[in-house]
Amino acid sequence: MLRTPGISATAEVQSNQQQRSPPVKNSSQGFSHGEGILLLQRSSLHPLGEVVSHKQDVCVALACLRKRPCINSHQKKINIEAEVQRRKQLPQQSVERRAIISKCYKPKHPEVYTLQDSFLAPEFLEIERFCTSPGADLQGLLSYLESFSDKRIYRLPVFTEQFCQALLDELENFEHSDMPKGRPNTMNNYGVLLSELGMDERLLTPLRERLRPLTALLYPELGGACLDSHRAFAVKYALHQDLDLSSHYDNAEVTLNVSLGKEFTEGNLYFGEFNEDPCPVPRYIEVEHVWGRGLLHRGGQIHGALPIASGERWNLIVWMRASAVRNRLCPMCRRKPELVPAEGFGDGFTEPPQGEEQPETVSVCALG
Ligand SMILES: O=C(O)CCC(=O)C(=O)O
Ligand SMILES: [Fe+2]
Repeated sequence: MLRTPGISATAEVQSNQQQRSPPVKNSSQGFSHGEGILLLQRSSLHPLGEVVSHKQDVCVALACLRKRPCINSHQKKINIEAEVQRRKQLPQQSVERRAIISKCYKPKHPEVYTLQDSFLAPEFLEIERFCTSPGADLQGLLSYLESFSDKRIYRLPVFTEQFCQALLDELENFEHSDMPKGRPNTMNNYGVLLSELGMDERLLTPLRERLRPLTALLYPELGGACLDSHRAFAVKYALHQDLDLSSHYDNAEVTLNVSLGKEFTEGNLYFGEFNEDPCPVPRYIEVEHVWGRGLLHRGGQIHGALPIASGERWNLIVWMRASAVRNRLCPMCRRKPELVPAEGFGDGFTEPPQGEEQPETVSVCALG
């Protein structure tokens, strides 16, 4: 991890160091990744170079799970029906945990639950000012950001070190409490679901809204101007706990990934191709974590995390969704979503009101 502020040379070095294969093989062999999609085998690239349809080489969209039993890298059959059932129960379990936490958990740092300008790096505020000024354009914005190759992955200062420390301390306090805990996904056993902690309304929704002028310029075709919900969580890696994260893409139009600390070595992120761009020979780049800085990338950019070698790594992940985009095509099952009602933001879909009487409902795609 880099601790020193200031633009590092990493971006340029890395952009010239694209690799044809992922940097190293991950140790984790989980098979699903929350609502994201885990790529089970890189060998699932078609011999002619086309990426095999996602329904064939990935295992998250429920309908796809049912249709195509997958074999993991140990060649064991995955119990798909059990996974489908597990997923169906997740929303209700989350609602129950949230109710208990809001009643019984006493925050150690109540102030971190409400976004304040003082949490944000001065450079972030400057970028925000630029993006909300008349005549702001992509070219101008890019001059404030570090860009990684041509993959539309950008790094920018987001939080102050002081805020990162207070947030981490809060997350650890929660972790040490006897509150019920949901985990971000089946490959991450030590992270924290921030909606359950009550951080959505006053911390993460305002953060997403303040990022919108940036994402509008960076990712217009993905609904960057209308990101209207999110799923946010913290991930934690430590020796004897989770070390790395397998290759996957996120159930998000745009993802923000901020390094919160602590001290660690290795554990870089790696990025391959965008899942909609068939590519004969995928190229990977590695990106280092920099304390307090965030990466913005397309949710569909295939990525993973290399194992840490020492210490403890925590990152804040915000999967940001644009209902206007995903209502048309579910990014997980790649079809028109079949919606079922859900709590909170659900999976970021919305249904148009069908009459004056009917309130807008937030929905999840029954297929994904
Ligand atoms: O380990 C990280 O920082 C990346 C996590 C990630 O990609 C995810 O949870 O979707
Ligand atoms: Fe991810």
